Amino acid sequence: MTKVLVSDPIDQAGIDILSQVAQVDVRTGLSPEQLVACIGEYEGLMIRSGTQVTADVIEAASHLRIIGRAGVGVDNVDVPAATRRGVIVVNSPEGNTIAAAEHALALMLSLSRHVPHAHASTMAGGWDRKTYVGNELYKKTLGVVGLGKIGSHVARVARALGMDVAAYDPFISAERAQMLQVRLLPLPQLFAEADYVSLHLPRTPDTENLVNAALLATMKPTARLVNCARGGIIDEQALADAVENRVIAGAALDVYAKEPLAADSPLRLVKERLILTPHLGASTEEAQENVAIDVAEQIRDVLLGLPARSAVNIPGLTAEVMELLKPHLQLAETLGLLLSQLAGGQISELEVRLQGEFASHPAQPLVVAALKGILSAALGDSINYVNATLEAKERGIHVLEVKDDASRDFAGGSLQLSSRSPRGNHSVTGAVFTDGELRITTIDEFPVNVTPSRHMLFTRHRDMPGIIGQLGSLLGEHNVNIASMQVGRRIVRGDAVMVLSLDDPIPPSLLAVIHGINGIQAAHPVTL
Ligand SMILES: NC(=O)c1ccc[n+]([C@@H]2O[C@H](COP(=O)([O-])OP(=O)(O)OC[C@H]3O[C@@H](n4cnc5c(N)ncnc54)[C@H](O)[C@@H]3O)[C@@H](O)[C@H]2O)c1
Ligand SMILES: O=C(O)[C@H](O)COP(=O)(O)O
Repeated sequence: MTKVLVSDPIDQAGIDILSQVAQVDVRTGLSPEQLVACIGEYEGLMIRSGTQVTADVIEAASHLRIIGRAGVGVDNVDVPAATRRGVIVVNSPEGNTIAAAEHALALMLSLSRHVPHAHASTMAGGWDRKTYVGNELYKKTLGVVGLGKIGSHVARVARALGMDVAAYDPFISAERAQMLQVRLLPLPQLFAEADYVSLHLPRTPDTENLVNAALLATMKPTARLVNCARGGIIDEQALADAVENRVIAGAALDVYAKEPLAADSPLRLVKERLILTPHLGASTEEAQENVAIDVAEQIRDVLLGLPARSAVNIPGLTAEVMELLKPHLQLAETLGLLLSQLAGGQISELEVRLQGEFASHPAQPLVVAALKGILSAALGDSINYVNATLEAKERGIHVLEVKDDASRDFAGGSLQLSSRSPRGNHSVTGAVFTDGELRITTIDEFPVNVTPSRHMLFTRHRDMPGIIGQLGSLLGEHNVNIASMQVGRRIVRGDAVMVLSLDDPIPPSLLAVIHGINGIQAAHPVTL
């Protein structure tokens, strides 16, 4: 039976969904060695931020088809290693947005009113109404770094609290910022002007230690900093010093460069004006139920052979696109499979031409499907939508995408794949008819009208009497049944192609005899 490992605490709603299709083993707290030792048994793995899915784990995961991250960040997964192995990685991009945004706001309010420290002092028997005088958020400036899903929600609530909101996000349009009533500022200006700075950007090589001693020194002494995004974006020693020495008025962190936070972290030595929570941003009942359902549904679907809606390593291929373009993707894959067999391998260049109506579709998914088809002749089941692009790149296949919306060959448009290889150039074109049926419409520029079938034979020959008869008789003698036959030619008695759909595969010995027929220039048996 299909087995799924759940290696971090996941809401029961997710476990129930996985149990519909698999045996679910919940084994939290596994050491890296224990995970490597057991992962080979599983086709699915469901995690949160606690499990490190390293290249070693993926190497040992001989049956793994999907890794589901019940949350947003996949920085604890070696995604390139998963992609190389064709393992799909999915997450829940929106399930915990509100929870994380509300945690950032909770920390901002707690910092402003010294809630944790006042509480600790009161619990210890004190009644200190002087030390814990705070500040209002009203009319203060909030600087949001990263105006994505969480940053936008923080900005919206902050506006409702009467704050002036500015943001730094190099990938956000001025229109989007305007819609959120947010001023876009360069990073140095944002840090210099803000009374509060809240970080909502990913950790990347570009953002590591973005908030360092130099940047902290440009902040107002009354300013406060919140990080509910990712550890490593702030230099923790520099922050501890800045709070301790009152370079800034305070800070609150939910995430750390290394988690769990080390017992001897300099942050633990700062006793006032610093609030630390143990990565609780997504820890609400609502968010945990959302992400568990979202990700468990995707694992279930992938194990059932259906597409996932939030795959992080199949760019542009969402469940919606898959559904919308299903026959088109099937056509691209079929043409790819056909082309690779006509070309005989070693394709160095592939041109994917979307013609007429086809040009209105996104090209990337069709390119991926075509590459999957091309490579599956050589790599079989190990090639899929996840690793097709990478495998093609590693094999030196250079891909060109062309959109030609002026082409008017078929009402629904057509897709043409052309290849270059040491054995010559080939091209195939196909279309999706209104009934959803696929048609091959040209082979090496010769017009044909053929429905793809499992076993086929393509020939290049001289258009002259007797060839079709000889070929028909030969196939009959070898008990290969012809389902349909078509000839395509451009001029009478010139070069021509023949396409035969067969009920049986062509035995290799017969192929040599076919090559010997006078007038046959090439014969390619094809299996689709
Ligand atoms: N604390 C938690 O428990 C918790 C929960 C959920 C998400 N997160 C983290 O919060 C962060 C934001 O999540 P999201 O869902 O809003 O992601 P998102 O992708 O919707 O938004 C991230 C934004 O950051 C921007 N960005 C990227 N590089 C930037 C840079 N160098 N400078 C400024 N902006 C930059 C992007 O353009 C994007 O708009 C992520 O790091 C995520 O992992 C933490
Ligand atoms: O990226 C996320 O979704 C958050 O950091 C939440 O992490 P968690 O699932 O381990 O709480």
